[in-house]
Amino acid sequence: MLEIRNLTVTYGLHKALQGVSLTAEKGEVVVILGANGAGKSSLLRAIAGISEGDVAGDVTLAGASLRSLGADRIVEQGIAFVPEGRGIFGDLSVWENLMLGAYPERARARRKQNLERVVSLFPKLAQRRGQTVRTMSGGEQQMVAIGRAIMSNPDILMLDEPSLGLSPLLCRDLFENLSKIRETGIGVLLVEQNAKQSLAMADRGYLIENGRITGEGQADALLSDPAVQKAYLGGV
Ligand SMILES: Nc1ncnc2c1ncn2[C@@H]1O[C@H](COP(=O)(O)OP(=O)(O)OP(=O)(O)O)[C@@H](O)[C@H]1O
Repeated sequence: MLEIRNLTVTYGLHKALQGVSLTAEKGEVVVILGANGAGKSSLLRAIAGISEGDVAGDVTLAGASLRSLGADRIVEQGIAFVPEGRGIFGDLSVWENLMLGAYPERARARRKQNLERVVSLFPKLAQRRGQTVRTMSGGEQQMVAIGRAIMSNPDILMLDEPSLGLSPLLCRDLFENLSKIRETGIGVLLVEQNAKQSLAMADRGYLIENGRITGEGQADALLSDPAVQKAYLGGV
């Protein structure tokens, strides 16, 4: 289990996150909802070890602290991160991107199994294996980014607004795929502005406002909560 306790991220005098606590388990999808600037990216970047701010609090995975580790060591412990903008190598081919994903020590012995997992999720990537990623559509690039993250053999896969810029149809595919990833035993922790579709497939959710957790619960309970509907689902 990934456990965040009392996490605070400060940029100069600005507290972007204040005392945030949450958990995510293998095999579940957890969505963090919040408006622009609520602190969602700051949270994921702090967990991934790439925060530009000062970070305080505890981050543990299966009881082992990740807090003082660098980004590479955090990947080795089993956390993969797909940042906003996807973090892929546009000048390299699909296959080269996937193989780079398998570089961590923990992933090397399982390269074949993880490649099978990626290809069964995204058959298109096998057909396009030699294509330069930069020449692909946004939805296809998103597949490469998620595929590359899966190649690192993660226990927890974190995604920062993966639906950003995708058409409604591609959003639907994306959330279906995240649901399938959960079935392979990986825990998925994502931040989203697309509350309706993400809650519809998630197991649990957290609400974040001005750097603080203001609500949490089972995804179906959040979906039917009038306050959540008003703030995040365009209801009254
Ligand atoms: N590197 C940084 N330096 C200074 N301030 C930052 C930095 N990154 C984020 N912030 C500030 O911290 C706050 C939270 O930003 P963050 O990007 O975490 O929010 P967010 O919920 O991910 O928003 P968005 O959906 O717009 O990405 C904002 O006020 C933002 O301006």
